[in-house]
Amino acid sequence: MTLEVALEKQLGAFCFASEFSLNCRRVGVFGPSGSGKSTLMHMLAGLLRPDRGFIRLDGETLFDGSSKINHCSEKRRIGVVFQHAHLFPHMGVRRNLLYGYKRLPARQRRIVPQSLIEVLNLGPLLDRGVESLSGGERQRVALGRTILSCPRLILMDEPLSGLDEGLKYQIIPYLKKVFAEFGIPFMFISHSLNEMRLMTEQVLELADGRLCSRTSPHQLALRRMGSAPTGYVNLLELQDPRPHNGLCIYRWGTQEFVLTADEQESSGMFELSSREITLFKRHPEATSARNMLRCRVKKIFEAGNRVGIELDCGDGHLISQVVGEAVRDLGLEEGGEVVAVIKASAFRRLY
Ligand SMILES: Nc1ncnc2c1ncn2[C@@H]1O[C@H](COP(=O)(O)OP(=O)(O)OP(=O)(O)O)[C@@H](O)[C@H]1O
Repeated sequence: MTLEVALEKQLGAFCFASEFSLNCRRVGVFGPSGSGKSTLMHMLAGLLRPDRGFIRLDGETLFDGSSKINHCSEKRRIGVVFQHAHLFPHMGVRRNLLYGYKRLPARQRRIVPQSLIEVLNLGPLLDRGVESLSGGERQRVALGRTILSCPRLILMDEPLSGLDEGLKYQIIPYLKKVFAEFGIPFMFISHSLNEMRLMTEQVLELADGRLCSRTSPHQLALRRMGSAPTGYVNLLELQDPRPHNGLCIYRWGTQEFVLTADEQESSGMFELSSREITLFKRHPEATSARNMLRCRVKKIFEAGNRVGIELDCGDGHLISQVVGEAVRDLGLEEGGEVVAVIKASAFRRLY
């Protein structure tokens, strides 16, 4: 997807004025409340008319203030998924799902409904009324309905923020699978750094209606590490669990981690805070922590009033944080060896 945007819009005292061009499929829009994220989405979708500027999607002009082009939202073929699924209450799940699809000209029907139903696991819900669905199920139906209308771009305005923590992370694998399978580009608004990192490859950061940075989600997380109470969150895909003395061993590349057993005991995505990784100069003789990894210090960097340490663990990288005094006491230097010690209880399953 190529998206070229230069837009201005005055809303009361708030002024949106940003321009950017993108050439990637998974874009995040990040910024504090009131920074203009929804305003941008509404202008892209054709729900709010900009005062000036242009929007070009894959070379086609959707809006141009100077030449008075302003395609209506249907003609733009941009799908929108909102925070709360707006399903038609008088229709069942099946009719909701196929609503946009049935109205498409045959040549635009690129997605086979049955394959989408399988990816989103909607089969068991098809004959249900929408009132009986949980928040997560409603969001899956709303997403499915939008995807079946075969848009050129999908805008998601905080699609997970109406869901509780557990449910939110259950939806992410569906989202990832569906976008990988059907290859539709998307823009994803969220306040959550974890969501940005799990979903997107590039992030536009807004502040006060201006684009203040354009970065990778990993760099954004590193930059905010010093001010975040959780430090940096390492996201680890752990696989092939096997029980071990009341604990559970997971594979991380060629390394292994011992975790406290959880109900699920299946491969999945886990978070590990940079604060939970203790560094030792040499292998400790005895410790209650179950994980000791020999690593190389790749990078030492400032992170607020702490120091961030990027560790090269062979197959993957971890970020740890220490205080400045520890860097001196341990004699930490880039290229040097350290042992990272992590408790079995420090890992938290996301999904
Ligand atoms: N119709 C309007 N009239 C006046 N001000 C408006 C109008 N619509 C939005 N605003 C203001 O524009 C600013 C940007 O709003 P917007 O909804 O785009 O922010 P946001 O970044 O999406 O915030 P949030 O994360 O809270 O959803 C806010 O200060 C909002 O109050």
